[in-house]
Amino acid sequence: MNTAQKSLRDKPVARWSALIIVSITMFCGYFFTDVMSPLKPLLEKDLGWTSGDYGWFTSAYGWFNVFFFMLFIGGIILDKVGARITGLLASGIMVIGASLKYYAIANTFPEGATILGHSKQVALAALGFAIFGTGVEIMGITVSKIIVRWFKGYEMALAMGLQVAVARIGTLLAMAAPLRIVDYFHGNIAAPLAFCLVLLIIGFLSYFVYIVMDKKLEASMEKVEDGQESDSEEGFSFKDLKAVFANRGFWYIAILCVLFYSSVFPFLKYATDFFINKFGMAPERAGDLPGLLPLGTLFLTPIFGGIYDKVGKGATIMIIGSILLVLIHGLFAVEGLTNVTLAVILVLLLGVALSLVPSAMWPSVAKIIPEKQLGTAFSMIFWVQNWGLMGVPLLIGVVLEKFCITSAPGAEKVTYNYHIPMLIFMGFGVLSVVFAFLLKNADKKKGYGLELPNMKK
Ligand SMILES: C[C@H](N)C(=O)N[C@@H](CCCCN)C(=O)O
Repeated sequence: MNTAQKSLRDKPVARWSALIIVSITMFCGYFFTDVMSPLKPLLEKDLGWTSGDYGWFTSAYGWFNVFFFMLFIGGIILDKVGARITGLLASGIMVIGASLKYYAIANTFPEGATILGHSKQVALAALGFAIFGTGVEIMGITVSKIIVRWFKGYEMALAMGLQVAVARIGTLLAMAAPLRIVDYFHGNIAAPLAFCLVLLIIGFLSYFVYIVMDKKLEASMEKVEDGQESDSEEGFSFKDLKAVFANRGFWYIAILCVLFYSSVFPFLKYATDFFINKFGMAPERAGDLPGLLPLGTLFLTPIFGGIYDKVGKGATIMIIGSILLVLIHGLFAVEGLTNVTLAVILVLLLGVALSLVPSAMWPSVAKIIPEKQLGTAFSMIFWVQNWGLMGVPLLIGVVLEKFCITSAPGAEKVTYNYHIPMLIFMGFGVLSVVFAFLLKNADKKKGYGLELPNMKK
């Protein structure tokens, strides 16, 4: 290709700059997603929440996505009007939801005021989280499509891996920072939310820079491709939706996605509490341990993404990651294994699993589904995944409250035995292995190319 034929995406500086900008927005979103996780014991002690309240509130992340089909609607909007408007809308929704959640936690409400059987505070925080969850998930599919747009035929898996790695820094901060921020602000439990809200506003503003770049990309593509790229910009149609649904590979990857993430992200919501209860860690330090999980993924996700780009073996990578998950949760479930060093090793290994599967899973979607249906496909996969992100934290909260309390009734501090929740997480791991094998088998039959490299020679 000569210089005159180059579009903006062919310039490495341009495509990596675009990646940096959208990664910042997602980083802020991931920080806010998990910022309450290390605060679970404090919510119970200071604000009188129960594990059931916490599970219900945490599950709110997926409410609108699942029941109001917001991801589906977001995917249609994305394919119809493009990433510029969709991304702006999504990051705006994130800010609105986060503000409501902050308001709920920062204020006290009259005792006895309830909504849907939960205290007004829990209900408002949940509503805010539900709105935020819609924004951050639509942003997620938007960013996925943006990466494909800029990186297809280039370092696509590496770029997706790096974006996820930057997002994981947000998760890492969400694990390690909140209790320290609360301490710094003399026990103010809403302070970490305020800090995060400011970051979200920065993320929202940075998206405007991306909009400018995207406009330039479009102009350069129009000049170069003379209509060729229009295939990717045809927009949503019900024919596309039917085609996505009829694709067996799509279903395997969507089911693997919900199973795999159901045993990782909901685990993170309870991890601090788990390490306090099972490994006897001091509450102020217990958030550091789950913080190790995203730390490992920072480096490994792009490395595994790079391997997939150059060597291939995407389906095999997903099988290995799923098997790891079973071993880790299986060991966490064993009663009596309370050695902190072992916990550190298992968390690091969970980080390896959380690097292996996503680094291969997301770029594989682009191999199974044509580019013009990608917005729809990503949104449907996220929709299936959100059932798990919504249902599993709720399930764990209810199981903890009903079957796992080990302290005497009325005790000042409630303690839990996490054996059953860990077995539940392990069960999801086992099913992930089954679906990873089914995907590999389908790849052999249908020739998606999941075991082949992503990069053009
Ligand atoms: C939670 C969100 N729906 C999700 O699945 N995030 C993935 C990354 C998705 C990237 C798609 N290009 C994650 O592993 O955090």
